[in-house]
Amino acid sequence: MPLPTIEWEGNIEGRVRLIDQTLLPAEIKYIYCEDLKSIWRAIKTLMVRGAPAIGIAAVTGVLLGIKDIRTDDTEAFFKELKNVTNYLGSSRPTAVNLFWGLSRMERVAWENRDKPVHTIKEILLREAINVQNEDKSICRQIGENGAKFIKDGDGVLTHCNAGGLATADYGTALAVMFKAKENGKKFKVYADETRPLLQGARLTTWELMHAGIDVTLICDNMAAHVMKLGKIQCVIVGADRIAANGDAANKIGTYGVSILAKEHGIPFYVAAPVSTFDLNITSGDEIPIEERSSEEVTCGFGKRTAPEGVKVFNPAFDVTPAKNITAIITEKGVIEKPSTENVQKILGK
Ligand SMILES: CSC[C@H]1O[C@H](OP(=O)(O)O)[C@H](O)[C@@H]1O
Repeated sequence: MPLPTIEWEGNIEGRVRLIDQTLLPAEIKYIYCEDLKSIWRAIKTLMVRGAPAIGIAAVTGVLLGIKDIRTDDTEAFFKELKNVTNYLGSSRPTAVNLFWGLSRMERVAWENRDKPVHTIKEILLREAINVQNEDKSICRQIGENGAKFIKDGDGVLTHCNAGGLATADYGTALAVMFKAKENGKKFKVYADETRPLLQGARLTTWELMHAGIDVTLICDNMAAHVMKLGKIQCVIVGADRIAANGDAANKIGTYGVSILAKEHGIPFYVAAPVSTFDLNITSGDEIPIEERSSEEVTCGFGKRTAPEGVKVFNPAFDVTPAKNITAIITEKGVIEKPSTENVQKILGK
């Protein structure tokens, strides 16, 4: 049974329990966030990370924020709620699931604005738990819909971590692999280490080894050679925000992998829930790309690997154009040859 990545614990006065992913793979440690600042920091520092998991951090973060709203005045409550969602929304800009979760809580609260504040709080508690539970079934459905793309004997390359640690518990890209294994498929996974924060080396290999799936760690700059050696038959990655035309933002380096896959005639799949689509933007050009600290590159995990004061550019994501994506695997179905029209065909249902 996969470990729960992040979940609400208790009643409306409860707290968030989450695995501190910055300590993996050396240590599995659950930490508790009991106030807004601590969940904001957990998102910012990638203690909790991955678009769907950030969506759960958003909805449970709202619960932490409203715990301290001690008014029975509805107008004052909604003013405070807006402050809570604005604050949580300032943690990281790219994964749309953060904003999707915050909007969902605001919508549900507003739909119940005629009720007493204490009732609205209870309704929001149930909504946050719904989001957690929905994610578990959505990820399993993604696995069901995507498992057919992994054939017996395949080499599968993945980038970053789109596993259970990036969701409530089961993953998106890795859900496809978990399901293919469950269906008896024999395949090998090649995991890019994924600099600078090494989600692939630290998290993906850890998850796949625990699941008994054959995984080989490679440096990011080895992907082309591994493909040229004929070891890869498909690429499966996650996503953080997908535009209406199918352009997909994912961890930095994904765009390059898509170009390599195209060059070698290898199918490139994105696995993501519908909540990762941002239909308010027409193309990937509009996706905000998070830039992170230079220390992540020059002092990764405490070891200085570049001169003090060197200039650093550290974008945490890039955008893969829809034309490089063979299909997007969602819980509602598979979007072959992603385009505005084909996205709408699946999401419009
Ligand atoms: C299933 S979404 C996982 C997605 O999120 C990761 O980014 P980060 O580790 O910075 O949160 C990466 O882009 C993964 O593909």
